[in-house]
Amino acid sequence: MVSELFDPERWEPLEPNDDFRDITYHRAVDSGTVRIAFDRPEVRNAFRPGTVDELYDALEHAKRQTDVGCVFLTGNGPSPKDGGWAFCSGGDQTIRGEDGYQYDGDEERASEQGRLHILEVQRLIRHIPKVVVCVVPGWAVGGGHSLHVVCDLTLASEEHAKFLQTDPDVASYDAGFGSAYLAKQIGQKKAREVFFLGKTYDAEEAADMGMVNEVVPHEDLEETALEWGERINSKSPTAMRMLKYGFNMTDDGMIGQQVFAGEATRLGYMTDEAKEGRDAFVEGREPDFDDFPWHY
Ligand SMILES: CC(C)(COP(=O)(O)OP(=O)(O)OC[C@H]1O[C@@H](n2cnc3c(N)ncnc32)[C@H](O)[C@@H]1OP(=O)(O)O)[C@@H](O)C(=O)NCCC(=O)NCCSC(=O)CCC(=O)c1ccccc1C(=O)O
Repeated sequence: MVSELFDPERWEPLEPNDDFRDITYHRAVDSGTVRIAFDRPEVRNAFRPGTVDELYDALEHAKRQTDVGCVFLTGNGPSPKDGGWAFCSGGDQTIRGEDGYQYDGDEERASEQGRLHILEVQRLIRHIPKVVVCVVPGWAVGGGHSLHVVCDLTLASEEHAKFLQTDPDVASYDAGFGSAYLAKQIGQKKAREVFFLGKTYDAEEAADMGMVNEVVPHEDLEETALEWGERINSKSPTAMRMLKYGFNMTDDGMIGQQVFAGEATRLGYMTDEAKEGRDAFVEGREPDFDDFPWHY
């Protein structure tokens, strides 16, 4: 069983699945949606460096699927030890070293330096030209909370989703998207409360704060997520991509502008005007742009 909420009839495993130890990766059989799930429920889906590598690989694979418009990020469960549910409880504190999180149980990589590359995953979620939905079946804590913040949308289990920032309890600090971008979502005072007081919020409270889009009964969580996926996939891929990058741009500085501008260039390349520029160069002649209007 992948997860108690996972309907095997609705999903098929994707090829890189075979190499994954800490996550599962599936594609919906009837829509352009993929499901990436933390699969360490016995430790509330805490991530270790290998988990982060796998997450990055799955997201990178998803990015290249041109018939996929929606990515779910979720956590499998419940825990076989105590029945607890989690999306993700952040970095695995048992393997945290002085310079980051250490590879464990992997002889080949044991000598590598500690890693903090969950931030690379955050950037990939931010820039992937698809809608990323965080599907929260339980705890979203520490770096797991930050991941939900950076996703485009969050859907939460009414009974089990809980949101908590423990970063300062374990002397960690996501001073980027996890905190500063959270403040853009829920306001400065509330974001500071999340980090400085470290209270636990249930799904309804998180929705009232503006960091969760919708709360649904636990048993309906993945079915509702699939409905969202279908809705998202029915829309114009270009419009959705440009909107995501437009939403990002004001907060992402020159990188945000670069990503948006790259897509504008792609649209430009698709015009006859751009083809004339290219063809003139290839044919060794002056370009003739006379027939192309100066639009206003
Ligand atoms: C998540 C809890 C609130 C759940 O509480 P509860 O339901 O009572 O369950 P427990 O009995 O506590 O836990 C069950 C079981 O899981 C183990 N476990 C839970 N979380 C972790 C974890 N993070 N690491 C390792 N193990 C974990 C727990 O020990 C139990 O094991 P048993 O053997 O059964 O006893 C609660 O568990 C909790 O508070 N967990 C810790 C949350 C936490 O502090 N996470 C780390 C925050 S720091 C972080 O995530 C850094 C991330 C990062 O890489 C980063 C770096 C640089 C910039 C930004 C970031 C970023 O934040 O992204």
